Amino acid sequence: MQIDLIKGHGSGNDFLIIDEISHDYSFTENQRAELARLLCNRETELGADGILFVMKSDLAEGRMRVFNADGSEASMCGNGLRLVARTICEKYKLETAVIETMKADLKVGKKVELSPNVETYQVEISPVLFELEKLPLRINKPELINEKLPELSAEFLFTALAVPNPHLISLIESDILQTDTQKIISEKVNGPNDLFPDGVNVSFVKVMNRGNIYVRTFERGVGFTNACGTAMSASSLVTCLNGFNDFEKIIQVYNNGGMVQCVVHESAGVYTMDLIGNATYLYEAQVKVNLKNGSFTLLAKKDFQEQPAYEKLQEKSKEYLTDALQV
Ligand SMILES: N[C@H](CCC[C@H](N)C(=O)O)C(=O)O
Repeated sequence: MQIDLIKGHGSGNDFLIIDEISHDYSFTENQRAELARLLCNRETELGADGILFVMKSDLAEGRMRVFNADGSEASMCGNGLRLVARTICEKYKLETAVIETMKADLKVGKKVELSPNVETYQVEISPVLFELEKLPLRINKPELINEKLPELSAEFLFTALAVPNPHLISLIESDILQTDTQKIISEKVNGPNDLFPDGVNVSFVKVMNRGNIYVRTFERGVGFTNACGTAMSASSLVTCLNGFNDFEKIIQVYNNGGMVQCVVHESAGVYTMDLIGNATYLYEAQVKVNLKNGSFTLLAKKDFQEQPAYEKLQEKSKEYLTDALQV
């Protein structure tokens, strides 16, 4: 099968965008997973953290399905949703839209550029759920907010929440980031384990100062990524709950891919987040895929020339990070 795609990224979390609205592709469920495993493989000419399938919706201007690089489907993807928001807004010449996702129809919109010539979008992150069966996390408690998980660590406090994909978050000091603690814990809960039968995205968060945090995430179905949008949003909420940040105020969230902004809203005990960040296109490509023998040929590839502008934003973010984290 021949597939046209765009490779893009949100804060360095990169995806292959397959637009099923403009093309009459008809993928089976198995083919979607196989395409993710094949095309996201970083030993090929493509490679990515996942695939975003952009589809028609009966409920909204468009629909996003997200598949991790290991072929597993996730209910949500914050960085990916910004890329889908751009795809839909540009397709229908809209400033705002609603995108159907597995568990919610989410508001998206084009925003003032974070940095010159950096396409910037805002996406809604919702619902936010603390009930442990929503992750699921199999322990004998209804919630886990700033508590120990002795099976994972004798010292760290964790918060578990679904936004709605599952996240396990710990606020840590910088020196922990220099150790392989996060890797060990993440591989444990994303392999065969009794705590998280479906796996979980694991984030270590450093509060740099009020209004500025750093988040590093080991993503379920991928591994360490430059950034994870839902994780950065969930982490922002956790820092607000701990009094390190303010609800309704912009939080600068730094990560290994650059920086995004997050605003945490609370109304009558219900939380939602707005995630604002780049939606950068890297190149468009055409591939000829043979799923029977698990191979593909790159037929064409053309750069969008947007990355240099993004790298200026990334450079600014790195300066701040280096200073704040002493990394
Ligand atoms: N790995 C995640 C899906 C992608 C989320 C991430 N890339 C984001 O930007 O939110 C999961 O399995 O729940």
